[in-house]
Amino acid sequence: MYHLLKGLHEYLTRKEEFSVIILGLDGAGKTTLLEKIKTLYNDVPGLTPDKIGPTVGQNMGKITLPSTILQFWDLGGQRGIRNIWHRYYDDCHAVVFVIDAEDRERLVEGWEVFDSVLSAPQILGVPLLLLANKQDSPESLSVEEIRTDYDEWYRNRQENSRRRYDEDENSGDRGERIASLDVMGISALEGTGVRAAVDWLFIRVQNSRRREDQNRGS
Ligand SMILES: Nc1nc2c(ncn2[C@@H]2O[C@H](COP(=O)(O)OP(=O)(O)OP(=O)(O)O)[C@@H](O)[C@H]2O)c(=O)[nH]1
Ligand SMILES: [Mg+2]
Repeated sequence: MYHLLKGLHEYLTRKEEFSVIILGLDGAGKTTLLEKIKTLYNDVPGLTPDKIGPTVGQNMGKITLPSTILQFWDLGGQRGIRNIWHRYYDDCHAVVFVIDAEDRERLVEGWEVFDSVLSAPQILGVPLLLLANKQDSPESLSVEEIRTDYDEWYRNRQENSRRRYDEDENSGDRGERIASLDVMGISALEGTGVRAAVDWLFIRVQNSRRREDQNRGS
């Protein structure tokens, strides 16, 4: 009887675990975001910004939500470290891409890297959220401006590839994904918009195609 009740209790209180990877150029604010998420959701606060240096490798943080655990992997964004990102693609349930909305000079570089993430076949069916960070700064582009800047960059890129008679690789899933891309504004430093982003992830991982695939396989 004890085992039966214990089993029932475990079943009723079990939490499903999902992995979220946080990507973006160096300096975009990924670690600041992870630490702010920890501070907002955990009893033990995350690091304060003055304790955060460039990430060489990865940082991990977990938060507990109703019947769900979100495990965040914050990966280093420096050029030489980006080539490890793909190792996390197969097992993630959502991708967050952080853009520094204040750093106009690196937007194109950001879009190029974003585009390579977007087109990685392992994560085509995985929810992807674009975060325009540093909204606390008056210099920052707004969410609308970031969206427009990306759309313009993307149109130019398509135009150039058509001119070079490249194949149109942007059809199907990828085109759909761009059309339905969600962009949200945050300040990882101040925490503005961070809960809304976590809510988005919480809802989207439940419906993720990868989760359905896993459940079918198990
Ligand atoms: N104004 C402002 N600055 C921010 C914000 N988020 C991060 N920063 C600053 O941006 C700089 C880089 O932040 P990090 O969190 O280390 O950036 P990262 O994306 O983790 O960088 P890598 O680890 O090198 O990939 C730091 O000086 C942060 O304090 C924000 O929301 N607003
Ligand atoms: Mg970092």
